[in-house]
Amino acid sequence: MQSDSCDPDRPTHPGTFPNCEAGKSDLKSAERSIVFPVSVVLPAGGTGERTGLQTPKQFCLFLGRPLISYTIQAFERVSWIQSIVVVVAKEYMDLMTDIVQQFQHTKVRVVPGGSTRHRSIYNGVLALSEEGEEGKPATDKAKVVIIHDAVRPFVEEDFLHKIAMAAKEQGAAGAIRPLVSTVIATTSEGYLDHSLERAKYRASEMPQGFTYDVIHQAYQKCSESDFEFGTECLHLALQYCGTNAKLIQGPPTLWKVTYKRDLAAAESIIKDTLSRSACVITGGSAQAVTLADALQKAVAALNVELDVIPDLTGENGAYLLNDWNFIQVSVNRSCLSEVEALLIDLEAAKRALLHPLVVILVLLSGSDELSVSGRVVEPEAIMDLASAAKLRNILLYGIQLHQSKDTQRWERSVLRVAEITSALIRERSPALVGQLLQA
Ligand SMILES: Nc1ccn([C@@H]2O[C@H](COP(=O)(O)OP(=O)(O)OP(=O)(O)O)[C@@H](O)[C@H]2O)c(=O)n1
Ligand SMILES: O=P(O)(O)OC[C@@H](O)[C@@H](O)[C@@H](O)CO
Repeated sequence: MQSDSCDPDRPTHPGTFPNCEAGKSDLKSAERSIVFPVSVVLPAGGTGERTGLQTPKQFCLFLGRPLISYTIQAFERVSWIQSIVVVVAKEYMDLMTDIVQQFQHTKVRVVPGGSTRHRSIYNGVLALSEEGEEGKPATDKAKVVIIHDAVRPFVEEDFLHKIAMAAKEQGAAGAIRPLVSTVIATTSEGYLDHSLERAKYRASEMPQGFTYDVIHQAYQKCSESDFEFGTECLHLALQYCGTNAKLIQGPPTLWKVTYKRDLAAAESIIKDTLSRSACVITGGSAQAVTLADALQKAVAALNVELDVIPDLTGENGAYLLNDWNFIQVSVNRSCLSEVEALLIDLEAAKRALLHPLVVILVLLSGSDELSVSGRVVEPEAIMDLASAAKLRNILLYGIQLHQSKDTQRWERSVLRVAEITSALIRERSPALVGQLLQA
């Protein structure tokens, strides 16, 4: 696993942007240069047969949230995208509406799909037409339409910007990736007819972008056979509008969830991107700072970024707003008041709306005799607090350790805390919620 989050091939979580200077995009210039209305059509009307599951893959849950909500979030966070049309099968319209409401998606409209992907996309494009966006002044009508399979959740703003700009200039633009396997043609008897020179071909991916007029006209002119058997919007633009799409190589993160294994891969990527950062709240205690410093060294090898803060006042309040997890260190105190205050702040910031948030209470007893009694706080109290927090999608775990005077023992304890916290943050296991683990 690459450890460098600056690695362009390392997928980012939908809705966040790589936090690395080297690869950091100049978002300001991106926002500045998009001066035309851009809308999105997310075809999500399929049944996902190739996963072998009853539930269409776009509605499969990842950390309690449907895959399509991650894709919508990836587009919603892009300020220059004005509207998103999600196209779902008629029987899933109510479910999709519920998802939009539950996860407070704002720019989304839901329309019924068709029997094929092209028919669904066309329904989405029509929903953007003048009659579809009633009440909007002509200048607000989409000038560029981005089409993106709803089951490709890992799409980044920078690449969307490239596709939108190229579509505005060329009329059409599409993402491509190098072929991994060679393409061959077979005879009707199932033998090799010929193979294509792989270097001359690319895989067509998503997102794709079109000026509204091009994609609308292409679908108005295309044939029933295109609607029934076609798989490529870029082809329709060329065939029916004479518009030759600009092809732009995209990152590997543009892959489409197609088979069951892809669901496992998507879940792993989502968990990985939600588990990269935590902040340790020390309450200003010197012992807690000692533990936090030791933790920072220990978790670095586990690919977790750890910030250490005394509390969440002033500028530190910003930690409540992003994808941070929390380690609250409580020293020699049996009260849970600090973590209760943290839970209230997190609920007020609606931080756990889109994915479960991890809060780990580390109970540090400063003396061996205290640990002999074995209890800094009643485990039942933590379980009660954790049960209430879980209802708000916040996963509260407890770890107890004491600051042994024996250096080796202390170092072993710190390493165990680092390993436990990394595992809890990454796996977010409901089974361990409210448990008081021993380090
Ligand atoms: N009638 C259809 C068929 C597909 N799609 C959407 O087009 C995207 C890419 O299609 P694909 O991966 O083939 O999805 P499914 O058709 O659901 O998959 P399968 O072929 O395995 O059934 C998906 O978001 C899918 O929901 C759609 O909107 N309407
Ligand atoms: O729906 P399917 O799984 O057949 O494939 C969809 C892909 O063909 C399509 O998303 C890209 O090739 C770009 O057109």
